[in-house]
Amino acid sequence: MSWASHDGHITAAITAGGLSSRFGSDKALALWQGRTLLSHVADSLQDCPTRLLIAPAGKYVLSGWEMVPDTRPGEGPLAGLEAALAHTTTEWLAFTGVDLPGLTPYFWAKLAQARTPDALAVLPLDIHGRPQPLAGLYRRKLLARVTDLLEAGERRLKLAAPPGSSVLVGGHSPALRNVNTPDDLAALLAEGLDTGQ
Ligand SMILES: Nc1nc2c(ncn2[C@@H]2O[C@H](COP(=O)(O)OP(=O)(O)OP(=O)(O)O)[C@@H](O)[C@H]2O)c(=O)[nH]1
Ligand SMILES: [Mg+2]
Repeated sequence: MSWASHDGHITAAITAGGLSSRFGSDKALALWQGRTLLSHVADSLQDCPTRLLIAPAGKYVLSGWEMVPDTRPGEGPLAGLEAALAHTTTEWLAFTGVDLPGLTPYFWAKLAQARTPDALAVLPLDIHGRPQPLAGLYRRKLLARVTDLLEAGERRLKLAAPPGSSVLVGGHSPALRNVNTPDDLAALLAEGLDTGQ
């Protein structure tokens, strides 16, 4: 049994409605190891029976992924999370962005294993020991909280997970390499990447 179907299915969502303004061209389609960053991320979540791509209609073609438009276009990844949670029918959502190409099924399995009955979110710790909210598991019942945050004018994704109800998982920072600029990608290409598995 795969990580995504143990203890009830997990729905996958990639939020992909950004403008890549720092990167200068659509970073989802940038190449690393011969494939787009988006396809690396998508492959890490291939075990999830339902897979959602939160992006404007027609922006990407990704086989096996359901296109879900933003409810608040251009309002950032917190709004992407809202759209994803609203389309999720399973208890848990695996949520991420287009620009973390080091993610693997092993990474997601470790987050899934860390869930507790009371947890509302499971987030990995980055290289600085901070929770990375762009590669986490979120419980569906967080939808109301996320909507309240957005309605209050909040746009920070890190506020989606309530600190007291979040499980934090260390040991996976190499999988969290984030590509925001052409220099980030150049560094990745130069270094290679060891994600542990
Ligand atoms: N659905 C959706 N996703 C978004 C939106 N804005 C950003 N994202 C996604 O959120 C993730 C992380 O965002 P950023 O790293 O800031 O990406 P970005 O906004 O495209 O890049 P910058 O313009 O350089 O900030 C990426 O996967 C983006 O595609 C949005 O308005 N809607
Ligand atoms: Mg942005």
